[in-house]
Amino acid sequence: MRLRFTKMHGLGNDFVMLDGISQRIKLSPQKIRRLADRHLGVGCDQVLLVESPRTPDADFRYRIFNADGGEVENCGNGARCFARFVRERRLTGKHRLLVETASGTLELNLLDDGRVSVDMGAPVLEPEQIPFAADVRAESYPLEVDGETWLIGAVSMGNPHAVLLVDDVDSAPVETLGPKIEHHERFPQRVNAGFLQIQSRTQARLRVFERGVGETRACGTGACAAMVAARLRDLVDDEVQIQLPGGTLTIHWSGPDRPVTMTGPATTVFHGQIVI
Ligand SMILES: N[C@@H](CCC[C@H](N)C(=O)O)C(=O)O
Repeated sequence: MRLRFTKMHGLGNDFVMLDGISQRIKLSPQKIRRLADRHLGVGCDQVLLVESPRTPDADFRYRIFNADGGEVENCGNGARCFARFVRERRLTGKHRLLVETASGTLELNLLDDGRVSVDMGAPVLEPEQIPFAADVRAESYPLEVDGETWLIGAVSMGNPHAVLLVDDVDSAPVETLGPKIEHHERFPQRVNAGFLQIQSRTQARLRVFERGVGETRACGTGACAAMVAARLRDLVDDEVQIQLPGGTLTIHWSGPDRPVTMTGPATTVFHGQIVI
């Protein structure tokens, strides 16, 4: 199968974007791993496949796959790249898009300054819906890892996130603790692990060990989940600049049942073809 693709990134979280409308694409976990392989394929954290919508209300549908080949529910940086991709490939002329994803319909807006703003929907906090094993819903939960107890926030932005507060993200044990949290038995579908340093009520720093990938330069849903975990504990205001290793996202959330809005850039790197 010969595939045309576009390589993109959102703050260094990189994607192989596939137009599944003008080409017939049959993906398997093995093919996704090959596309994502930085030595044997194109190389990316996630593969995003654009398709036609199933309902007349939406403009498009897309599917997201992690580098390990698994399909996931949501991806914030991918959503912004998607908006730029469909405009640049002339699949649409619209600035406001409705797109179906595995976790529901998202609204995206291409701003005049080139950034993309995404209504990521309301966060899910009920443990069984995250899913996370806990008897009752709480703002934070003790999580035992190798005999040590860490305090985490548990949030779903369509996909599951654990958020830990740390004093300094630079020295946080992202590489060692991240995989243990990702595979923790209390998260039956595994989890993305965010390490959050609050700098002020409007500024924070974040590193994310992503499920199915490892640490990435940025995670959009991770930034939204971090905002929610911090806001629930009244540590930040309604709008926060979250600085990730790859750059900064603006996240807005005014409280439970309200949608989270994420605004940031999306960048095209190159176009290519691959035989897989
Ligand atoms: N990079 C993403 C999240 C991608 C999915 C995640 N690894 C998961 O398994 O849920 C983002 O920008 O949100």
